[in-house]
Amino acid sequence: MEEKYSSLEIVEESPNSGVFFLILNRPSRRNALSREFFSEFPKALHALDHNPEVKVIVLSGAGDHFCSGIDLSLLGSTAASSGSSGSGETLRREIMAMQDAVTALERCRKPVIASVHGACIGGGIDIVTACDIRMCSEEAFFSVKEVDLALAADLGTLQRLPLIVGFGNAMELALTGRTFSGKEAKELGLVSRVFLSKHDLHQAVRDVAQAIATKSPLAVVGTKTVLLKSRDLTVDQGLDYVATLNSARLLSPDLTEAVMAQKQKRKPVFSKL
Ligand SMILES: CC/C=C\C=C\CC(=O)SCCNC(=O)CCNC(=O)[C@H](O)C(C)(C)COP(=O)(O)OP(=O)(O)OC[C@H]1O[C@@H](n2cnc3c(N)ncnc32)[C@H](O)[C@@H]1OP(=O)(O)O
Repeated sequence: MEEKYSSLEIVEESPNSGVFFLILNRPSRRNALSREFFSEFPKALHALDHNPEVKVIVLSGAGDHFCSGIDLSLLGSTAASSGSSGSGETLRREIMAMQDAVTALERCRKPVIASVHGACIGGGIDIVTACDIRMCSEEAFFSVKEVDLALAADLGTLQRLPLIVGFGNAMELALTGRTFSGKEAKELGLVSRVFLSKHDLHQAVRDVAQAIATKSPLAVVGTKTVLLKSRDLTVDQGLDYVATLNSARLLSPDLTEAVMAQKQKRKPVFSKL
């Protein structure tokens, strides 16, 4: 993990834990998403995905907030520069590259847990809805803010949020842009757990990440892949996909190791990816 990023930081939780923090690291701008972010984020996720030491990724924000959305100066300059081309083609390409940066979260085979405190606004919601698990503190607040900037959210929120909170809730949140609390995010199902304090959140996220890191990496990666694939397929197609995947993976030594460890009442030792 040698590469240095200007908008991000990567920190290993503790040596050999398998848990790595990917931190949005621009606290002076409340972790607003800069041009650098959109090129660095997919590279960082690719590097984490391909590092066999990494089992689980925790995505968090430095400072008092998770993410204040797109950098408003980037939004201004993107609109101004692409307006001159006339066809909208340049802007379309830029939007698609930004979408790709967010979708890199799903493309990464390792699970990503979003740990949200403070603000999670606009582009922040695009990001968390592409994560695999979301948790927050009670003081966290969320807004699908794009409508207030005269925009339809275009980096994934309108596609993924309805699958998480239901169509009607997503429609209401996106059309009003209203701010909702960490507690409401839990009631809506946007986050699976909410904690009294940022400290409790961080402890719980660590515990969950460490629990996942003890499992067979092959099984964890397989589970994420199958769930995401199946989300976009019929049940029949999803069953077909998992049958094909497992017919190769059941041959892995991890299965024998898991069964032996259960019998011998010891912790299993799984192979790295
Ligand atoms: C092609 C389109 C693709 C994607 C589009 C995405 C759309 C969106 O993301 S919409 C959402 C846009 N974001 C916002 O509207 C949020 C704006 N920020 C805030 O509401 C607040 O800053 C806050 C996040 C609630 C935090 O409040 P607070 O802790 O009181 O900090 P501030 O004093 O407000 O901010 C400190 C400093 O940061 C600058 N800043 C904050 N957010 C952004 C941002 N999104 N972009 C650029 N800069 C931001 C703020 O201006 C302050 O700067 P100073 O120079 O210190 O004054």
